[in-house]
Amino acid sequence: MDLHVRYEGDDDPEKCTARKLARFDLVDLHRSDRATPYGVVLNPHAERALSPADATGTLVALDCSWESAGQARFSIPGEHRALPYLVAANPVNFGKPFRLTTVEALAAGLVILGDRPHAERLLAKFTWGETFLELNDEPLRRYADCADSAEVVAVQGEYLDRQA
Ligand SMILES: C[S@@+](CC[C@H](N)C(=O)[O-])C[C@H]1O[C@@H](n2cnc3c(N)ncnc32)[C@H](O)[C@@H]1O
Repeated sequence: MDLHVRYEGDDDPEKCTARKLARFDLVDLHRSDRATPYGVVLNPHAERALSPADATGTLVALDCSWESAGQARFSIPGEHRALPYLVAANPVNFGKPFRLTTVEALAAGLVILGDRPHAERLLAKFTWGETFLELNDEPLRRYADCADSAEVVAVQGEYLDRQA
C-alpha cells in the first residue's frame, strides 16, 4: 500500500509522527492538496467508516495540529473515510478514543484493509507503537473481518455502548 501524508507543518515538529515516518521513507509528505495523490483519505469528520470494502492502493492522512483539524481542513481530493472506535496509545492522548496520531491512523487503516505486517512496520518506529495494537487488538480484528462500512459501524456500536 502506498502511504501519503498531506503535511500542514503547524504541529510540534519534534513530536510529529508523520515527519518521523518520512525520515524512514515509510510515507511521502506533500505540502499542497494538489500534490497529494488521490486515494482513501483518513478524515475523522467523514460520514462513512473505513471498511475492508474500501479496497485501495493509496492511503492518505492529513498531518496538522488537532486545534486546526476542523472539517474545512480536509479539502484533499479522495474517498474520505472515518476510522471507527479505537483508542490512542500515544503519550499526548493516551486512552482517548478517536484522537489518533497520523501513524496510529495509518496503521489502523492498514490493519482494517488487511495489511497488518505493514502497520507493524510503521508502529515499530515508536516506543508506544506496539501498545496501540495491543490496546485495540480485538476491535481491529473485528473491523478487519467486516464486509462493509455498515458492519463496521455496528461493531463500533458495541464499544461505544460499553463506554456509556
Ligand atoms: C490531526 S492529525 C494529528 C497528527 C499529530 N500531530 C501527529 O504527530 O501524528 C492526525 C491525522 O490522523 C488521521 N486520523 C486521526 N484520527 C482519525 C480518525 N478517528 N478517523 C480518521 N482519521 C483519523 C487524520 O488524517 C488526522 O488528520
